[in-house]
Amino acid sequence: MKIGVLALQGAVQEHLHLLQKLGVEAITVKRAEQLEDLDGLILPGGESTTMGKLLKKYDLIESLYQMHEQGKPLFGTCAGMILLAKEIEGQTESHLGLMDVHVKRNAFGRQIASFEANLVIKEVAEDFPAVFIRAPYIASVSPSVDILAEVDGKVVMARQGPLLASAFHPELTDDVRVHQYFVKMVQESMAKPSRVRV
Ligand SMILES: NC(=O)CC[C@H](N)C(=O)O
Repeated sequence: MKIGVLALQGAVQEHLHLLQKLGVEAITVKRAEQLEDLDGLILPGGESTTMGKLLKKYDLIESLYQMHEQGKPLFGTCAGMILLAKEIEGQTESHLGLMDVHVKRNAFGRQIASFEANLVIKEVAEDFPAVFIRAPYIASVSPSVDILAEVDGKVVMARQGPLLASAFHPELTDDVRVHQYFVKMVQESMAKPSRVRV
């Protein structure tokens, strides 16, 4: 199994570190050709507008759609979640527009721009130490999206088939459980006979 971390901008090394801690081969990815032999990809936090522009500049969008069509799991954290979303509040265009969620950027207000919360995450943890940094939240989801975690009634983690999204930064702690959940999604997708292999 090989998982990539999109390394255009943002919190990349910490994701690699946690994946390696789980014994997974993990590489940084900048070019479209590198996506081909991956089994899954993490889109890290950073600044979604900048990352969206870089996705276009480096011609990564088509290859990311291809990964998705092949059923390979994608995990967006924070800005990465914004990249995956179909709708972004106040913006007419989405970036990848793959996941049926409507997100709101910088949604927790100025005073609590950054905070930590202990989260109950469905199927993952009762007490996950989640770090939020100028975080978005998911304002609404379509019925095919499974809500995994909430803070003050706001959705902060969700899954839709092979797409996983968190508003927080699970890579900024030593806790591997969220990454372990994603690795399990990748394992399951690899075991599926329907998966198109190239
Ligand atoms: N930590 C983050 O990834 C912040 C996301 C950033 N506020 C954005 O809207 O793109």
